[in-house]
Amino acid sequence: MIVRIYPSEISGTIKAPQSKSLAIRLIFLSLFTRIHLHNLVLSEDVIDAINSVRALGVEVKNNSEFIPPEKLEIKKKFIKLKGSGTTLRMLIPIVAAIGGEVTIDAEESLRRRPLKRIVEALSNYGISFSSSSLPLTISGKLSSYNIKISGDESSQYISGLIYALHILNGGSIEILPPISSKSYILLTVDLFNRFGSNVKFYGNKIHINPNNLVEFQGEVAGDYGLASFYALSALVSGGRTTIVNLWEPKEYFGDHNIVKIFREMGATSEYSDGKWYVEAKDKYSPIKVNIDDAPDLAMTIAGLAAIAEGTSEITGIERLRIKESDRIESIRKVLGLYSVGSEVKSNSILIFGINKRMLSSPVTDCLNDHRVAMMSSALALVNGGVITSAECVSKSNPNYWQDLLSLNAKISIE
Ligand SMILES: O=C(O)C1=C[C@@H](OP(=O)(O)O)[C@@H](O)[C@H](O)C1
Ligand SMILES: C=C(OP(=O)(O)O)C(=O)O
Repeated sequence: MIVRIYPSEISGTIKAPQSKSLAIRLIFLSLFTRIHLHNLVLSEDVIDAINSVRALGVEVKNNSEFIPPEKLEIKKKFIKLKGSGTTLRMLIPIVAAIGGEVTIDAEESLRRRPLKRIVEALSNYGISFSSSSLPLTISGKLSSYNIKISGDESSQYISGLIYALHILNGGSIEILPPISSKSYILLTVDLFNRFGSNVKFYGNKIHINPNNLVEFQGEVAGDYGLASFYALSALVSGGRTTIVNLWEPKEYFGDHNIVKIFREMGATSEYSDGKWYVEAKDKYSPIKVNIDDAPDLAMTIAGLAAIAEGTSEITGIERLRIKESDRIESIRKVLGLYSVGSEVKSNSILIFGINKRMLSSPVTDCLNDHRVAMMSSALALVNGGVITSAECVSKSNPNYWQDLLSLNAKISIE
């Protein structure tokens, strides 16, 4: 798919894209309780999660009702995923807790992503792995309820271990610091507690004392990270938008902090009562921000930094190299295509903002990374641009291009 973008000003109200992080977590909760998701958006990552729970015996009706099995067991010996890191990295400890043998594989971009820390951790507790990246076969059954794991690679393992220890009726996790992407661990802890469990996260320890989980019926809440590209589009294009269906920002640093970050950069950016309102200004200030707790924000922040008056610095970026693409390189590449300079230091990237009139109108390939297409499409609203392989947005938000159209972006889709 090729999307051509013409100079346009974003305006209007839009519903925030459903959070795939929440959707995947809710789908995995159907290992324990009935989950009925209304109007579930079938992004590729969500489909990966659905296929995973099916392989573990969950009954799935109309891709919306998820009914737990009488007894959790591995029903399929081979699980093929597409590209969801969250699904894969949560599935591995879950499979280890159920016990048995399963082979997992996925498409190329997920095959390239590391699994080192979970392989290393679970190998200490009775689990064998045929390899430390996909495709791999896992066999055995988790032999301890107190798990130690390094927190420096991905939080997704720790979210998965919280599920695993619910399967085993309780236990603890010790995270060897640093604790990366902490906001996503908090999301998992919060969700289990809201469903009636008892999960405590103090310092670097998580204690799990499971209770029966309540059932759920409803729609998956909106996602700040995915919504942030609509906000970015409004800010770079001189427009405004209201994004609805978002939850009250939490006190910890997470994707919701983008509301504040855009405000600190000089935009009008306010949250009130489920709605996030942004309005463009003539000038934006550069920012210095550490994104390690919420790494998916890097590309959105880089997008506004591209037209800020001065040099921005995004720190805590090391792990961006192990996302769908090497996102340090991808950010540099997209910025370069629009004639914006950048420099990578050991754990940070400097972005030298330019006057937006000077942005080029390039062709960007999505590099197999949905967020590359989203970042580039926002910048293209200024002087135009083309995105190739534009269907890559379906990993997280298949409605992305239609949503931009409904926000008055002038785009053609071929
Ligand atoms: O748990 C989650 O839903 C996610 C955790 C983060 O990954 P890491 O913990 O690997 O940084 C984030 O980048 C990803 O998009 C979603
Ligand atoms: C990194 C991402 O997702 P995942 O790790 O789940 O593939 C993302 O959506 O940017």
